[in-house]
Amino acid sequence: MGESILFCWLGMTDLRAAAGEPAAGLGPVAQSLAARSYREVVLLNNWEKAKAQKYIAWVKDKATSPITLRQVKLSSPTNFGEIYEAAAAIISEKRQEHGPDADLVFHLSPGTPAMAAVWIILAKTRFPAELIESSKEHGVLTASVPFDISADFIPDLLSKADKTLEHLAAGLPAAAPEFDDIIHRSEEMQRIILMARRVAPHAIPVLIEGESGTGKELLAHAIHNASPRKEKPFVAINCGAIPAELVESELFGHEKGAFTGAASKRIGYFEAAHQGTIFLDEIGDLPREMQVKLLRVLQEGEIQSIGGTRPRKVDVRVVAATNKNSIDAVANGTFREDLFYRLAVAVIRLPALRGRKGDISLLIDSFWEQINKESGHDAASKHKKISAPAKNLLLQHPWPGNIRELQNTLTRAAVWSTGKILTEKDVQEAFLPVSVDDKTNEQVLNRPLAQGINLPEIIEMVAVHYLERGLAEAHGNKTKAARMLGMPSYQTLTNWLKKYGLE
Ligand SMILES: Nc1ncnc2c1ncn2[C@@H]1O[C@H](COP(=O)(O)OP(=O)(O)OP(=O)(O)O)[C@@H](O)[C@H]1O
Repeated sequence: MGESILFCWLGMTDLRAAAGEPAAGLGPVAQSLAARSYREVVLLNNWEKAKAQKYIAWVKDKATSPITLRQVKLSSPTNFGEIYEAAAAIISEKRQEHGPDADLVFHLSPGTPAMAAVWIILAKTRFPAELIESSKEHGVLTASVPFDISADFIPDLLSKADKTLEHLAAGLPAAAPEFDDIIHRSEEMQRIILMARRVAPHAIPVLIEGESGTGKELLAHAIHNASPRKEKPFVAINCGAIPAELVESELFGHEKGAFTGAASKRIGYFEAAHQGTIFLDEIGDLPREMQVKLLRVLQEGEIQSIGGTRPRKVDVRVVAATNKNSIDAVANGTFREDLFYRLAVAVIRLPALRGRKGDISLLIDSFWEQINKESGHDAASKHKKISAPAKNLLLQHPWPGNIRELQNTLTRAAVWSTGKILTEKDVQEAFLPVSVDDKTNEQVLNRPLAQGINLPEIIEMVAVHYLERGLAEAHGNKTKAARMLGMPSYQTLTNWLKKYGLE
């Protein structure tokens, strides 16, 4: 008897072979059983049970290996989520039964292409296995699949050893607990955290660029915690949220009676952050005259409060952040070039969540675990799981609001869902309706006509936006994307893509 365990789906050609159709030959399953013997053959079946039993009766005398039939209920034989869940559960069970060292073999030929794709994913990630394929012409062969699969599917532990090596190679200590709160797995984020760890101990200014909700403040805080200033204050200010007339007094303080309403002396944020770190979020929104004053602080290490007679020395490390491209702001004159170069001694660009391969999955799991932990006392919500289709929906979402939006969506879903499992529908309901915010509304519908508008340009903007989203959400499947976008066929979609230069 062979040593390995073979897993395969029962396919249409196998049933036709059992029905005696000459064109089907033996069918892929029987062909592989005739070629080799296995410790066990696990046959996954999504057909009616009677059909499968008839097949077993037929194949029994062609095989020397014991066959176990596993009935699986799929809503469709192409539903990746369900196929993945069913196959992974059965493999885990069999590994427990035979021990973790049992050799696994997955048969790619029987069943739908989705089933074959899932075998490849499983073999390349959670359950390393030999992949085989069979054909009438070439018999049974080991399939060579020479690529690795995106980190999205790779379990947490897989890259741990590499990380330790990377840290050693970079001359860094193996652990950096200050950065532990930054949940990540993607290579982009690993690189960014290495950069942040390198700049953290030095008092140099750091400029963090990234869309809203990408974790700029979290990173700034970690840089502070990993610096020698960690015992001193970390003061975070959103420059865009302070009314222009108050910025100076908020940042640098004022003396008693310096202006109407200044009933008492007030120290500014810079003084409050003395010997620590100040985080200036939305730095691009700082009024021009304040930019000059900030430049002076950076050059001379001194602040002058409103109404104060003498400048005061402050020792503050500045970490600034912007969600706009600061080079553009410098080029169009809204941001002083000299200040930019003072702030941008080290520049860290945080990618949008949709560009971080692997992070979304990890963030979902981690936020979900946190939400479950905090969700009161009833055991049902503490152990609530996310179904595979619900997780897929979350993974496909474009997350325009980045990590903050992901966090909020999961919290809403947890509050509204009533069952033991978070379903696709729960997630759908937790997505906020795509709101056309006032700014977008203004850009699209309420542009002033007095100076003239460019209607084709506006239509192009809307078309490109939805075409890109449609394709992304349909994973490049044009028929599906066309349906989502209300087009009669994929050819129509192709014409639109060509028209807007997206083909
Ligand atoms: N990698 C991450 N791991 C865990 N939580 C994260 C991560 N990145 C961001 N968060 C969380 O997401 C939320 C938004 O992050 P943060 O406030 O740092 O973003 P930001 O880029 O500064 O946003 P804004 O520009 O709107 O101020 C916070 O609750 C933060 O704790």
